[in-house]
Amino acid sequence: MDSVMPLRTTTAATPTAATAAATVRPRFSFQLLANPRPRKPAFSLSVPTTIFTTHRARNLPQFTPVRAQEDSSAVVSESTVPEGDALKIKEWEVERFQDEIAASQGIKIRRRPTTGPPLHYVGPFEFRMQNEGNTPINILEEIIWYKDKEVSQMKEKKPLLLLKKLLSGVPPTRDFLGALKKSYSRTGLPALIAEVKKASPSRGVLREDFNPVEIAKAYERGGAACLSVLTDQKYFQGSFENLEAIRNAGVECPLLCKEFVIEAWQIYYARVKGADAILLIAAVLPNLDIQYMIKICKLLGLSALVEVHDEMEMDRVLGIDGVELIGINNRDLGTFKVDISNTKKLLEGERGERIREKGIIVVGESGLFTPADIGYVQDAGVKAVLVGESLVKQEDPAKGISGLFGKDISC
Ligand SMILES: O=C(O)c1ccccc1NCC(=O)[C@H](O)[C@H](O)COP(=O)(O)O
Repeated sequence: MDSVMPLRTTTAATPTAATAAATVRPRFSFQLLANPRPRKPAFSLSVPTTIFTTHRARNLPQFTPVRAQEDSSAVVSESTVPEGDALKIKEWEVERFQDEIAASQGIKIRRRPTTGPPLHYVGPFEFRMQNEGNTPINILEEIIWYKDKEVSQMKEKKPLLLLKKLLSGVPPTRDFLGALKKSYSRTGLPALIAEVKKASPSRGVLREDFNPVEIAKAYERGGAACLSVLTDQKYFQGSFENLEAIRNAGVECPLLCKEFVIEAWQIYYARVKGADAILLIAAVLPNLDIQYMIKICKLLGLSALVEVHDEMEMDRVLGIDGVELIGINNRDLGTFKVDISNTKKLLEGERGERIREKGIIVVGESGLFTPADIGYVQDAGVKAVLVGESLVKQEDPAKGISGLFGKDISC
């Protein structure tokens, strides 16, 4: 079958996330490759130019004519696209713009699978997308695609307007960042964010007899400064009910809602469910989204833990206003590889200097099991650590904390 490729493009400047929906639409002309000599322009479609550049390189779908009639040289326009399809095509264009912005910042994770615009007619041709891009590239992308659907459903049940009304009834937040600083000055050791984590994609079920409230209380007894509560159900067997239950059980440690945030709505939801802080993952969120979400966090009295895994993400995040807390994840969320020297690598040289100048608190995350591990990341420059597996697996997680730090850090 013939394939098509762009002959000529006129491009508008790449839009920002905030303006993507309202941006001018570049136009294309296509020609059937079966015809070796350029003929009259065949037809035009309203599609972002960039799709045919980096997205093609990223294995995203390309246009393919599925039924050609005799007169392939006829000039037609998008006005022949039925109205219902036109809206869906526009939505598809905006999504592609968003992916494009993310890709330009080195973000490989796409927000949702590429489905392509709906089947539609363009003059004598009927077009559809080949769904080549609808297999997730790794577990993180799979999680994000599932989250996208989940959040859409949750939003229908609890729209933002309702959440905003509920906000007036929730107790004030506790100072997450303040608790970390206080603990660090008290113990001289990295402040502990102890994670309430039943299972994970990399390790499976970590603890069968999982009682989130009991575990949270044990962590507090053992000297944790703050707690991290996984709320993702499908991949971590967590829940917002766990977060709420811990909050309502009288645990005083500030709580981090460990979620895969892709929309501001989730931040409001977390606040209503008792969170004091929220995780923002740089591998998933473009810079403007992070900046915007940090503002929402401030508005709601929440701290934002912005998580990075490599130098590029760290550099991006250091350029964003308002970042006060950065987590360096030693786990590659795509491959599950854990290497605690990642923390050291990202804090070396000028980067470390910049972080200190900005007064940013750094949290070393994942793969910490021994006092030597804690000492190693402390020497690298962290003032806090986030630990799940090595504590949650202990029969008594409070004693597990003493084991991890090599001493009793409870007051
Ligand atoms: O833990 C995973 O398998 C995982 C997979 C995909 C995305 C995120 C994942 N974990 C989140 C975390 O980074 C950890 O829960 C956290 O840093 C604690 O790590 P650990 O002490 O190694 O349990």
